[in-house]
Amino acid sequence: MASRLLLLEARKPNPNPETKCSESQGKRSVTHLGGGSEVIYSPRFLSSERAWAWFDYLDKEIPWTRPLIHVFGRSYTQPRDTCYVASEGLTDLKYSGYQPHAYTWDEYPVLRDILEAVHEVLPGSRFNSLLLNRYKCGSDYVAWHSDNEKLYGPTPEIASVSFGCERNFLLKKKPAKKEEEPSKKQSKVALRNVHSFLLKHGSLLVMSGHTQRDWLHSVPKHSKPGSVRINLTFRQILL
Ligand SMILES: O=C(O)CCC(=O)C(=O)O
Ligand SMILES: [Fe+2]
Repeated sequence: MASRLLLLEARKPNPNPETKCSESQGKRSVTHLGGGSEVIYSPRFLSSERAWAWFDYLDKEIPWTRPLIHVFGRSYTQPRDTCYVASEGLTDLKYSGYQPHAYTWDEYPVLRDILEAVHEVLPGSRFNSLLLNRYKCGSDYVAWHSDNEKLYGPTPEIASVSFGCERNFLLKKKPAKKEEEPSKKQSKVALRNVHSFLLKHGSLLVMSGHTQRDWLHSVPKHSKPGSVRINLTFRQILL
């Protein structure tokens, strides 16, 4: 799987070859989670400058909403802003009892540029939908979940690009089915099995293989007030 994910930094004409590729020096890490699940993290996918230009566009131009969602029979206001973009003719996305309106790529052409930058570093990928999230401050979050909707198929590749305030992204293994209450020792082991990535401005994180089937991920609340963070997750809806 790793060989398929030929991760390069987003290419941009370099005006000064003497200072060659300072933006491509960020180390890429590949985390094998076991059982055919894998995460690749590239902290400097985009130059800071390019990422701030896109941040400003996204913050101002995207029609952000904070929808009502339904989880375990209760209604909540989603604890972050959201928006959804998809190619035409695809199955509608629905999560937590909420079906977002699908905007088109033509309405927000910059999103196509970002998509192109992602496609460039993930050869063979064909993302056709995008979920956008805006965390206005440290108390905005996304709870533990997996993006295992049927419309993405059994082994979805999800590419996540982050802008603005750095936040922690956590991954933990889903509990085995019919498991009894974990013992204290097991809980300690479970804690050790949480993987944490500090998602930097302009970074790219890719989840692939069985990550959505076997693992949960979250962006927890942060104790400091923090500032705005925008995250884009590109996905492929299978036809
Ligand atoms: O904000 C992030 O880094 C993750 C967002 C996420 O998990 C999602 O949109 O499904
Ligand atoms: Fe997610």
